Amino acid sequence: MGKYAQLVVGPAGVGKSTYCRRMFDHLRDRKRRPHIVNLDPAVPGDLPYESSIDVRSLVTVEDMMQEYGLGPNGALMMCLQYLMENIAWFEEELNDFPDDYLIIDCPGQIELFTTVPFVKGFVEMLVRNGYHVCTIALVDASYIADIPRFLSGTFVCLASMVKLETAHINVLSKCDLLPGGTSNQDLEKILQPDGEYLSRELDRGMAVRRLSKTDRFARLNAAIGKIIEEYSLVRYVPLNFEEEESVEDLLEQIDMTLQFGEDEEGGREIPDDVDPEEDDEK
Ligand SMILES: Nc1nc2c(ncn2[C@@H]2O[C@H](COP(=O)(O)OP(=O)(O)OP(=O)(O)O)[C@@H](O)[C@H]2O)c(=O)[nH]1
Ligand SMILES: [Mg+2]
Repeated sequence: MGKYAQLVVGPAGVGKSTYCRRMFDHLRDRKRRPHIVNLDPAVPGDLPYESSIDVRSLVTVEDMMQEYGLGPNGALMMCLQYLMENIAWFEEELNDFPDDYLIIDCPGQIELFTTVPFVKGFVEMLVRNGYHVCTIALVDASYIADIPRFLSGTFVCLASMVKLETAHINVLSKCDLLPGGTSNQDLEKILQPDGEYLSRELDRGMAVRRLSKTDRFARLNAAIGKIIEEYSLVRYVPLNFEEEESVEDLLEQIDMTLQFGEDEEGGREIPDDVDPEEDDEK
């Protein structure tokens, strides 16, 4: 049987938890058996979805802050280290879902991919347990009005691509909030980043310095644009939850990336006469 996991990452507030909930509903509608995993020990109160595994049952940021007198960021790192030391707990929880589809809601801190090897270790555990893993890296569509901000989101995607080495899809989230006047041409420059456009916008953001072509910042901006474009490092799939077709297009790409259904005959969708709710209770 195939096991599949979407690992949902991205900066704070980009829409990760909303994505998990909406993708869960969409997969359910497609008669699949998704489960949401909350991997963020810092969430206060209720989650915006029903989780099948919640890391807060093992440890919370509040516990660590109280026990070690740490601030919230240090406590988060400590929690994740604790989870890795007790990964058997997670593997045991996974046993309840032997052949299902996980949607994993990650914390938003970039340090998870850069300074601590937590997410990488977590992905290795999933692979060891037979999961096909696809990282879904979200960048907020509102960033495109501010190119330096968009590029910082792009570099977060790049960091997770390089560090995690899983199959990977970058998603431009919250496209329903794009201003009405956004043309396809404007959007295209972002979805398949146009290096010249990016470096020009970076120069413009620094106009106060009156950049000449030889200025070292102008050369740096040109180099950044060129690297992103020439190496085709980062491309985005637009996502608008208000449009069914947009969610379906993304799911198709995820299915292809995860090679969904190729491990067993006929894929893994639930037959029409089975109610997924009832089926889960068995
Ligand atoms: N219009 C619109 N709003 C969205 C969408 N996705 C998320 N939001 C809103 O953006 C805010 C943040 O969304 P979350 O899903 O909590 O973001 P997150 O990445 O999980 O945030 P953290 O867990 O704090 O890092 C909430 O107010 C959501 O309602 C979307 O597709 N469209
Ligand atoms: Mg969240």
